[in-house]
Amino acid sequence: MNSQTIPTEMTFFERFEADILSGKKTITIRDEAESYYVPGTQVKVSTFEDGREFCILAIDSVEPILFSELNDFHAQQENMTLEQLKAVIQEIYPGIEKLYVVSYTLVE
Ligand SMILES: CC(=O)Nc1ccn([C@@H]2O[C@H](CO)[C@@H](O)[C@H]2O)c(=O)n1
Repeated sequence: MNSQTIPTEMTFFERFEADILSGKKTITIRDEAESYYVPGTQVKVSTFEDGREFCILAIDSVEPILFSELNDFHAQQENMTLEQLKAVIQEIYPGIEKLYVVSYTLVE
């Protein structure tokens, strides 16, 4: 993405929708390509599978993290065990060590 462009949309796998809407999942971990979300902005969120919009999130922070640094606190914010979280990330971003923790709050 052009580094001057502020992203206004984000997609999630449908299986995480319920946890996001209930407030149980308050972070997402993304790769460099999705590290340009800007704290203080809002994004329209839709499902990756069929592009169905399901909420608006306010971006609170974007912090770099190494895969090897992921801990139980990240897992708790994902509503998963650390083992589950690492497995999910390895599936989505195989072999990627440099990641970003995007924290957000549900707006509507
Ligand atoms: C659809 C799409 O473009 N990309 C992603 C990337 C990540 N995630 C979720 O964020 C957390 C950490 O990666 C886990 O809960 C992931 O499943 C997601 O739902 N969708």
